[in-house]
Amino acid sequence: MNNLQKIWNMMKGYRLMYGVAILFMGFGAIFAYYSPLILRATIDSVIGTEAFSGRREIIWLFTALGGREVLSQRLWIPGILLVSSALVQGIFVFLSGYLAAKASEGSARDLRNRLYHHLQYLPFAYHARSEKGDLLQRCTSDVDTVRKFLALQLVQVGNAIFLVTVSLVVTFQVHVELAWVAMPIIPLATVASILFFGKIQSSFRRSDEAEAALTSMVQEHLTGIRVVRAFGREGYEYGRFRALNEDYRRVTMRLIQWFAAFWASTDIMSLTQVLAVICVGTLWAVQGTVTIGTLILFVSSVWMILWPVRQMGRVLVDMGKAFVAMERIQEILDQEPESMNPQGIRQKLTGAIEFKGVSLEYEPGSPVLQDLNFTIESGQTVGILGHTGSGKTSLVGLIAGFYAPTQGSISIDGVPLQDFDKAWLRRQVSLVLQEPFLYAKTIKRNIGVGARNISEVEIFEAARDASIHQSIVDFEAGYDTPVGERGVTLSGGQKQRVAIARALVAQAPILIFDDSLSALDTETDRAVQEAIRKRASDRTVMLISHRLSTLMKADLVLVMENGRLVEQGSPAQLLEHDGLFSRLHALQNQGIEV
Ligand SMILES: Nc1ncnc2c1ncn2[C@@H]1O[C@H](COP(=O)(O)OP(=O)(O)OP(=O)(O)O)[C@@H](O)[C@H]1O
Repeated sequence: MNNLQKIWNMMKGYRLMYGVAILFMGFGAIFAYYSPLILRATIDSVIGTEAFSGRREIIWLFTALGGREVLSQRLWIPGILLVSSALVQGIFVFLSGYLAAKASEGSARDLRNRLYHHLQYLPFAYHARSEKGDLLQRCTSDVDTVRKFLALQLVQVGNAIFLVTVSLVVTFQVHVELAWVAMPIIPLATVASILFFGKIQSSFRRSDEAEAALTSMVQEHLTGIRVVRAFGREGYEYGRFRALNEDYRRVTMRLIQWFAAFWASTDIMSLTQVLAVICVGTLWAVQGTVTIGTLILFVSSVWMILWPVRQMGRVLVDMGKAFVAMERIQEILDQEPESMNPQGIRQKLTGAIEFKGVSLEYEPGSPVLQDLNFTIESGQTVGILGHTGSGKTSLVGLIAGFYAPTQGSISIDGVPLQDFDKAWLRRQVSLVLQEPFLYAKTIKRNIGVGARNISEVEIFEAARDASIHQSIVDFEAGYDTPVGERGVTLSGGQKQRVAIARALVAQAPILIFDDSLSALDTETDRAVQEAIRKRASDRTVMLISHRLSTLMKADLVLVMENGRLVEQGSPAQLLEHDGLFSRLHALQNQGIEV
């Protein structure tokens, strides 16, 4: 699909409106020419003594209005004609601009909707490897570049084509020789524009990439500001920013230099053209082969086409920018969305999970999980223990269907995971992430976000079970307190407890806590676990944890090492072996925190 086709697709639903906008631009161009034609007829044939000549409609109009005898006595009539043609031209230009803006705004809104919808359904793997700042730029400023091109520039192409066509028709009809003198600017400026456009395309892309790199860096820096400050990395980060900023300046400066050269050279070209018409036209006027009215018509004509033809360069440059932006947008739209299997199974689950020979590779050839085999019965509490990077998060991510295993099979209640309706499956798994994410909404809405038709009482109870109720009611606005940038700043442990309450409220048969209790102090941890056990007695609970007290209460403990399941069994069984679990037990019994 070429770029114009992509833009054409984007304009679905607005093409007719846009076509009418270009048509009105054409009418505007035609009426733009009536003013110099009326002026020429007035100077040569009303004030002067030449016979009416040139466009038939002008001859007809002047004759119908009484011809030379009448009009020379009433010069205000050609005056009104002049003003009227300028007025009609203005109305067409206004309508054209209005319709083009309406069509482009509508197309841009639809494109943004489509992009956002598409992004929501792209696989986790895509989101994990893409830079957020870059995605943000594609969804906002790239869409805006295309919008501006449609609203302001593309209609200019129509304007230039209509103006040049009308000017060729009119000038060649009025004076062929002078028309040959006046017109070289059209091919010259067009060729200069095309060469320039070809040259500038790659510079625009580099400038966009440099801007995206800068945005990504600022976003990353602001997100991780605590780490930056804690490790005294301000100087290093500032250095990185300066380097990227300098790169952006350098690339943009090169672009500006190209622009300056283009405008300057086409300026010289244009003025030379006007000078040629004035010199040759004046000479021929002195010799009597060109009338004063014709000379005025030609000079106005050159001025009239100069601007749109020179603008062609700008239009083509903006077209280059819009094409680059459209390509970057299309790169997102071309990504295959995750298959959600909406026709898949939606059965009530009890939470029995089975892994058979499961392996996972994020990057081909680098296994993160290898040959995992285990069975979890419904209602069991499962502890997962393992060194950092051993694959615990990856394992629970597989259960929520974030990634598909590279080998082996996973089933819940005997149904292979891939046979479920994926959206439905995810609602059966409540996951509390290691780093909980809260929306910039009220605490109440944050807790109720995963549940449908939830009552306030249920939200309060879940918050009580997550040991956060008291802290919430202590806030001035209680549960209606907004969190995030414009609300209160919650501590890490408070955030986690809100996320735990959210998971508890969701009533899913499988509850997964990815190291999310470890930020709580031992006492709160114990209280929360007690509440979970009480609430979730019939649910399967998976707890990634390094706390022995948590693991000791599990029915089953899975011990991971380098992506492999090296031990599994009840805590009592594991204590009989000399493995990671019993070593942890020994260390924590000696009071050493691991
Ligand atoms: N989206 C991803 N793409 C590529 N590699 C990944 C991705 N997520 C995790 N990994 C890699 O997979 C390995 C296992 O990571 P995982 O987060 O599952 O371990 P973990 O045991 O949960 O670690 P931790 O206890 O530190 O949270 C790591 O080497 C990590 O770099």
